[in-house]
Amino acid sequence: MSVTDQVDTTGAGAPPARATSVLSLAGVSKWYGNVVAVNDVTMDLGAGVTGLLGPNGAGKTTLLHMMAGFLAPSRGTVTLDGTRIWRNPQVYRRLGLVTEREAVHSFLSAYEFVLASAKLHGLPDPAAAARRAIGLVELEGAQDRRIGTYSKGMRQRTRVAAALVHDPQVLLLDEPFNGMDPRQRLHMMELLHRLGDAGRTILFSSHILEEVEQVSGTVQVMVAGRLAASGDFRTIRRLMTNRPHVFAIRSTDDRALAVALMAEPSVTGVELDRTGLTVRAGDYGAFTRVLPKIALARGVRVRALLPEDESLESVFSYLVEA
Ligand SMILES: Nc1ncnc2c1ncn2[C@@H]1O[C@H](COP(=O)(O)OP(=O)(O)OP(=O)(O)O)[C@@H](O)[C@H]1O
Repeated sequence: MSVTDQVDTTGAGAPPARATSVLSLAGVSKWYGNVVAVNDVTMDLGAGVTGLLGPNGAGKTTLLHMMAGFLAPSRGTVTLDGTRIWRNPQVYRRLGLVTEREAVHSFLSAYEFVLASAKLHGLPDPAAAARRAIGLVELEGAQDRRIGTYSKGMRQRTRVAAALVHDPQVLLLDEPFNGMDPRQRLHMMELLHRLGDAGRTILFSSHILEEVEQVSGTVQVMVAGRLAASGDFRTIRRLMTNRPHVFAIRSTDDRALAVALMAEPSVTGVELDRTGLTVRAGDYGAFTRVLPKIALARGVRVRALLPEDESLESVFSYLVEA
C-alpha cells in the first residue's frame, strides 16, 4: 500500500495511523533577479517536529514556499516521498502551510473559516473535516464565535485548523509564535508536539533560538540562504556558545590592562587602538570572572565592558564559518 492510500480523505473520524513521509530538498536554490534567497540547500525531513532557524532574510519563507508548492525552485528539486512538489496538485493535498501573515476574516466564525478551507479542498464531507480540524487545535468551545473576538493565539490556531482540514502529512508553519504571549506559545508548542507525535512531519520557522529550543530537538539552521547547520539542537547550541566572544573594554589604563590580559589563558586575542581595547575570549564565563581581578591587581578601573558580537546574526555567521 502506498503512503497516499493511507491518507484519510473522508474527513470523518480520528486520523488513521499513518506511514511517515519524507520531504526532501536536493541542491535547491531560488533567486529573485540578482538576489539569491536560497543557495544550494539539501535536506531531508521526516516525522516529528523540526525547527527552521535563521535571522531575518535568511531565506526561511522562500524555502517554506518552495516546500509547499507555492514557488518553483530556480535550481534543484523538492520532493515528497520521491514525487516532485512543483505543479503537482496530488502532492499539494498532502501538504499544509500556515503563512506568516494572512488575514482571517473577522466576521466569520472559526467553523465557517475552516469549513471554507475544507470546501476549497473539495473534501467529500467538509463539515466533518472542519469539526475534526477544530478539535485538533482545541477550539471547539469558541468555534461559533466571530474570529474578530479571538485572541491572537486563537486566530493562529484557526489558521492551523484551516491548514490541517485535509489531514495533510506535512505541516509547514512560518513564524507561528510571532506576537503570542507565553501562554499562547505553550499551547501552540503542545499542539505541534501532538501533531509530530502522531506521525506528521512538522516544520516551523523562527528567528528566536530559545523558541526553537523549547519546541524541537532537531533543527535546520539557515544563514544568508545557505544551510549552516543541521541536526541535534544541543550539539548546535554548544557550537554557538563555544564560539569566541569579542568585548570592547574602556578603562582608566587600556594599555596596562591589555598587557595583563595577554597572559590570561581565557583570552585569545587583544587589540589596542585609538578607540580603545578589544579582547577576544574563548570562554565567556571565565573571562568575565577574571577581568575584575586582573584590573584590581593593576590598579585599573574598568569603565565599560561591552560584548560586541552578541547579535543573533553574529552567532549564525560564526556557525557558517565554523
Ligand atoms: N519576491 C521577492 N523579490 C525579491 N527578493 C525577495 C523576494 N522575496 C524574498 N526576497 C529576498 O530573499 C531573501 C530571503 O527572504 P525570505 O523572506 O525568504 O527570508 P526569511 O528568512 O523568511 O526572512 P524573514 O524572517 O524576515 O521573513 C531576502 O534577501 C529577501 O529580501
